[in-house]
Amino acid sequence: MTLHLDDLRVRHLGECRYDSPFSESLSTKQTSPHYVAEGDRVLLEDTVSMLAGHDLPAGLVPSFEAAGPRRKIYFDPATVTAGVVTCGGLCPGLNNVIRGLVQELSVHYKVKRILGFRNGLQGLTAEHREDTVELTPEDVRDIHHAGGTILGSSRGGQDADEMVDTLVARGVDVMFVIGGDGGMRAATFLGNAIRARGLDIAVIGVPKTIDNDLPFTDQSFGFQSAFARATDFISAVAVEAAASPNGVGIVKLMGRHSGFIASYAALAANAADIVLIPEVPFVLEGADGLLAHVEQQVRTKGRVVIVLAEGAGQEHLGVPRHNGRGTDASGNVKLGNIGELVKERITAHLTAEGLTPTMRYIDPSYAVRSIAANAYDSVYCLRLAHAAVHAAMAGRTEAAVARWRRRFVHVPLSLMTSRRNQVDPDGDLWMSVLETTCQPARFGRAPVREKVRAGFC
Ligand SMILES: Nc1ncnc2c1ncn2[C@@H]1O[C@H](COP(=O)(O)OP(=O)(O)OP(=O)(O)O)[C@@H](O)[C@H]1O
Ligand SMILES: O=P(O)(O)OC[C@H]1O[C@](O)(CO)[C@@H](O)[C@@H]1O
Ligand SMILES: [Mg+2]
Repeated sequence: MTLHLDDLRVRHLGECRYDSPFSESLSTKQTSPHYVAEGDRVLLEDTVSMLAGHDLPAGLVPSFEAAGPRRKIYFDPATVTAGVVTCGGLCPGLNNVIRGLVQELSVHYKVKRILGFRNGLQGLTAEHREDTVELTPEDVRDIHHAGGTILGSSRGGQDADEMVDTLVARGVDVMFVIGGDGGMRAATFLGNAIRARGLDIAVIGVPKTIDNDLPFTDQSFGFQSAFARATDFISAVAVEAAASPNGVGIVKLMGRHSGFIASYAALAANAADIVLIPEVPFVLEGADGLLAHVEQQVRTKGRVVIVLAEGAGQEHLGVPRHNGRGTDASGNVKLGNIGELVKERITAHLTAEGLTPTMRYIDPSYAVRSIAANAYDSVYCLRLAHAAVHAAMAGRTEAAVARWRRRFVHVPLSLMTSRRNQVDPDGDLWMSVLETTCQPARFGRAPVREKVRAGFC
């Protein structure tokens, strides 16, 4: 995919005619290392060679619109009704984003009516559209101390036109969709349906996923909190494995298609001997397979610690072994349980070799994603929420707010779902994992998966 400047332009609902509550404080602001002025743009790429590769004048190289307050805004805040929904799996920081949206809308823009739709996009169906909660700064004052989402969430498909009917029926002018890849896809369809009807409703996405698998965002919110929590479980099995004869510690973490949590948690704990992720296939049997390496670790060190992502090694799971396949209500493929399979195979292998293991297996998946945001994510969520409100009030639509190369930017929704962010087996993150674990670059000659696209062209 080659991206051009026009691919990165965000849709505007129209001319901004109202003074923003921030217009005075913005009048003297200029771009600096710590601020991007409205009208300036943030480069898509950040190396000299990538920029030179375009062979274009600076103003035409691919870049994102900077997020942040504008001096003039599109909507008259006095007449605005805002809507908020959270969808998909839980993620630390959902409540922080809700709180940030409500505070910014109410306190600075003086928006009087903010509706929270309940239980994900289900809340936008005809059946549930009246079941909303009014959100005020007082209601959300303490919600950021808790994990989960006060609005509830769900999976499952909804008709875009029915959701637009709901927005019209409830008088919503600006709609905030907090969701993962599915949520961003749903927001895209919602935006398309709104545009097809010629309605004046802004749709702004706030990308959320503990898997960190969304593109065009440095890291998604909640990811840091999630992998920090996962670290505790790795440390626990490492202690257990070290204290037991032929100790084997296994921690299975979330990560359907992307092994970011497994990789970062393993690096943070610095106690894993092996990390298995979906992006790097592995072979179990043979002299250079996983089982032989596990055996060698147990023989030489007396223990081994393995961190694996749930999506790793799916090629080893036949149907219907370990849960089978099929899809969930949102169409996401249900994964087989690679953790159980690896546990069984290691137990059988070591026992056959006369090294009967002491197995310590933990699957802390929901314990990792249901926690409250840590301090870093709390700041990040708040700033994303502010950016989302500024974008919507300035009439941006069919866009997500994201942090890109440490700057907050507007990303067209269509781009947020155009590709999946994955660990690049040739990139420096995976190199750090290999350096830390000392595991071989590959276990056996597993078929090389389609190369992860690290660039944009
Ligand atoms: N292609 C699509 N078209 C319309 N709606 C979709 C589409 N994909 C997903 N959705 C809807 O978006 C919502 C969220 O999707 P999903 O359950 O996949 O979670 P998500 O937002 O991807 O979050 P995560 O995967 O991080 O938990 C669901 O209600 C789902 O029905
Ligand atoms: O059990 P649930 O709610 O379907 O969620 C599981 C999935 O959600 C995620 O946490 C993404 O939100 C994935 O890592 C995981 O596979
Ligand atoms: Mg998803």
